[in-house]
Amino acid sequence: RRTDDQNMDLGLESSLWVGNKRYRAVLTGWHFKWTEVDKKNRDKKTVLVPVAEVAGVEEGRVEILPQKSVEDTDKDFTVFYVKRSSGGGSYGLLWRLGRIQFSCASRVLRDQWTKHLRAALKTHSPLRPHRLLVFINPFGGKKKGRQIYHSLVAPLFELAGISSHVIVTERANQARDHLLKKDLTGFDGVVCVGGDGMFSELLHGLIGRTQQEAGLCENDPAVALQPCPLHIGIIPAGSTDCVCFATVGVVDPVTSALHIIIGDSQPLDVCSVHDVSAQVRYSVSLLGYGFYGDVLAESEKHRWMGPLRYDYSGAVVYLSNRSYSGIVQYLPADPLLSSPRDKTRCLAGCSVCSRSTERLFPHSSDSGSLYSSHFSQFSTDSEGEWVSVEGRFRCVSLTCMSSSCARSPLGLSPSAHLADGTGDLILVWDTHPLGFLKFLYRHTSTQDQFDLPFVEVHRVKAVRFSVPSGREEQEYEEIGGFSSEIDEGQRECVDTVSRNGSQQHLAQRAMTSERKAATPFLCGLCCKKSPSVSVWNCDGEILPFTKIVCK
Ligand SMILES: Nc1ncnc2c1ncn2[C@@H]1O[C@H](COP(=O)(O)OP(=O)(O)OP(=O)(O)O)[C@@H](O)[C@H]1O
Ligand SMILES: CCCCCCCCCCCCC/C=C/[C@@H](O)[C@H](CO)NC(C)=O
Ligand SMILES: [Ca+2]
Repeated sequence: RRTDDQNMDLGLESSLWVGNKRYRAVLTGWHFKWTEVDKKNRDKKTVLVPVAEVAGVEEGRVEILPQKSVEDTDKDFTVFYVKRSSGGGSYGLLWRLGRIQFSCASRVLRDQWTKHLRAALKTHSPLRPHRLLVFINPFGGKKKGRQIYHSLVAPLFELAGISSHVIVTERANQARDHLLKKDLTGFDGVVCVGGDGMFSELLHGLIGRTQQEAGLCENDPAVALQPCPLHIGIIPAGSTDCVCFATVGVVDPVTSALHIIIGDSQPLDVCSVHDVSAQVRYSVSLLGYGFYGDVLAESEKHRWMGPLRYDYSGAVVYLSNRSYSGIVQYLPADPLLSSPRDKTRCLAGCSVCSRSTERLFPHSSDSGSLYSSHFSQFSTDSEGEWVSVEGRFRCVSLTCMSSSCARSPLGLSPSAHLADGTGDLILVWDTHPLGFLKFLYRHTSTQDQFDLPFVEVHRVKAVRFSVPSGREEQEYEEIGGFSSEIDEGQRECVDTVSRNGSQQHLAQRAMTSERKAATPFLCGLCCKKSPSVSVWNCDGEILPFTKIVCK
């Protein structure tokens, strides 16, 4: 890294005016600052902006939002920059476009300022994108994708000198197919304007394209995947926008556009989900069986409701009071590195993620071997012991990140890490309806949803799920009631663990006496027949199979 002193070639200092107030403005390469100077030459307030956070520099007195206007004066220039806002109860996370219009003593000085600022931007912000491929889903969320992009985002991209090729999708999977097949030369990144489903399309398209070009078969669980060269930007315009919320901290199109402009990036864990025969799927937020799968399946029938469909379907599915049999096997992550109950929060620059990256990718400069070293860990016997549990579950969820969103501000697993190579497996055993409601309700507050006797959370590197044999064929079964809250002592629990990833025996069932004793107060709903298998919710998409292997 070069220091400010070494960058004085990009530096500049002079008096500038804003209205009738005089400022001393200083550009030192890495920073641009301006200090108000009073009549006695005393310094007053200083504003300091890292050059990396300057969004654009324009000659004249320029406005961008809500509409572009230019007053072309030859001694003035306007600087646009990232301004952290305290609005929305998320101090520092909400970004706004700051703007300051300076007047210079002469046109020559004005030209010097614009030239130096632009040169500093080039030198100190090399990761900014110049050309982006933008996909807009016109039907995501409240169907405002087009409006959000054209009114809030496009003017910012234009200001930052980014040229965008915009595709408004006409069908599901168009964006994915485009990324898989079309020429992507010259693009520095791709952007989705939509929700988690659109992000998922881009993720599948880019991962698939990269493997195709490398001649690899991504559907083969044994294959070590190659990293993707392009980044994905998300302009939130969906219903849950969980990937945006969990990575940026807020769901706000302007904030996200500014992150894209300055070339910010955040690595993400991606979980591969293989069926025995079908195509691989990828998940970054929620891979959920049981409650979350049922909510998604129900909500697809009510898309017309927009984002409200999840609340409605959540209530319907909750009242249907279902639980499902399952066999879950998991490969625990190293408990010395982190834990899902350690109360940490993963933010940009997180030390757990940095240490994990260092450990997983020791030769990270060589990106070709980077993923090989990562994935090979799952095929070796030395990577620990698989644990297996079997029983009835309200839900089985695997989340690679916190999966926070507006409905659940701390998320499904508040201490999960964005890029540590692990996911959190949440097992919610069959329980009394009020117990399950308590679990769900705790997602909406700061109360610990894992501090319940029927809930387990494990930090894992891989998971296998299947339903006990015979269940796949059995379409309906009689609901035999439900267990009340159970604890370790109440479970018939035989835990045996064997090495080398082979099947262990662990029978873990809720006490049948408890199940019988529980009074089904939601009687009308409980007496209905219910399907014996649920579906998987993979980041908002339904998977067409129940037996999966995830890593
Ligand atoms: N033109 C289109 N017509 C129909 N479906 C589309 C179109 N473009 C994209 N899709 C599909 O719509 C699905 C949902 O879109 P999106 O994720 O943007 O919104 P959402 O479901 O409301 O939000 P969230 O995923 O955050 O809950 C995506 O899975 C995507 O494949
Ligand atoms: C009595 C109050 C009940 C409130 C229940 C709150 C539970 C909220 C948990 C939300 C988790 C969302 C995880 C995100 C999943 C996304 O991948 C997916 C696609 O957008 N969204 C959904 C809803 O499946
Ligand atoms: Ca993770």
